[in-house]
Amino acid sequence: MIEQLSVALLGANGRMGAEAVKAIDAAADLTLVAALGRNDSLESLVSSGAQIVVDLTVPESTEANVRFAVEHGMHAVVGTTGWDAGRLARLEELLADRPGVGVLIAPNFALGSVLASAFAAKASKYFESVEIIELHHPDKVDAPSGTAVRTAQLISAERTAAGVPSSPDATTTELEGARGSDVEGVRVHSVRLSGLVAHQEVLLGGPGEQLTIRHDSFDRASFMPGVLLGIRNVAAHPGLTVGLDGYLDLGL
Ligand SMILES: NC(=O)C1=CN([C@@H]2O[C@H](COP(=O)(O)OP(=O)(O)OC[C@H]3O[C@@H](n4cnc5c(N)ncnc54)[C@H](O)[C@@H]3O)[C@@H](O)[C@H]2O)C=CC1
Ligand SMILES: O=C(O)C1=N[C@H](C(=O)O)C[C@H](O)C1
Repeated sequence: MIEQLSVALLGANGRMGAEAVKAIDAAADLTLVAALGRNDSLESLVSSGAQIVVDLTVPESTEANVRFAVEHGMHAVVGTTGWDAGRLARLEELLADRPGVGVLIAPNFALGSVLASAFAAKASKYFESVEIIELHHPDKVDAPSGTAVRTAQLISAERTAAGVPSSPDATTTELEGARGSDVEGVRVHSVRLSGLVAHQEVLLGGPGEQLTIRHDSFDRASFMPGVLLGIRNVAAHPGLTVGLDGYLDLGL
């Protein structure tokens, strides 16, 4: 008899949610006890007996959803974007009162993407210049992507710790937006194009050379091994974990 984990899914009718329903249903150790859409009450999570709540909703809903889960002693695995520093700080404060509860905020569940961001961060201190191009489907509501923000933060931390100066840039006149957005000192450019799913390039430049670290999600199936890994591990990681790399042994 395989021990079962009871899982509730928020955003079950969305692009990611529909894929996650299939992945959870196909997992022998997971039971989907609730699948909620936009107009469903969070109260039904309590009666469902869910141990773990997976949030794949929209940036404006995710904080309240996760708060509800934590306040009711449920672990949360969160793929939704929009977790800025203020939201993370409020969540950490809440978790301090719930010592056994774990929350994973995963900007990207694709293992290749997590690796690409980690490799890019490690490489970034060896290059003068670094910029990020993220490319997504045109139905995406937020820009830049959560993955690009996270990658820029990892890069910025590595470069700051190594004392690497800002990327050189002589721009003095600029049509607004032409140089992308500045995320912790790293320029991020967002492309929205029909036919795409989720893609990112980190461009690293030095005298006479360029290294490009690119990851492509061609299908949302790419995110599912990471979603399942998050569900299976979140209870063993109490407190807040940002990034699926927190559950992996990247050895970097
Ligand atoms: N971490 C990762 O690997 C990935 C993260 N994402 C992120 O996940 C989120 C969802 O992406 P998509 O599925 O493409 O969006 P989507 O718009 O297709 O789906 C979101 C769904 O959530 C529903 N919803 C909104 N508020 C809700 C609430 N309070 N309770 C329950 N359902 C609610 C909407 O009605 C919609 O059906 C976005 O923030 C996206 O950036 C997307 C792909 C991968
Ligand atoms: O909206 C999407 O599609 C995606 N959102 C996440 C992000 O903003 O990084 C993850 C992935 O890029 C797909």
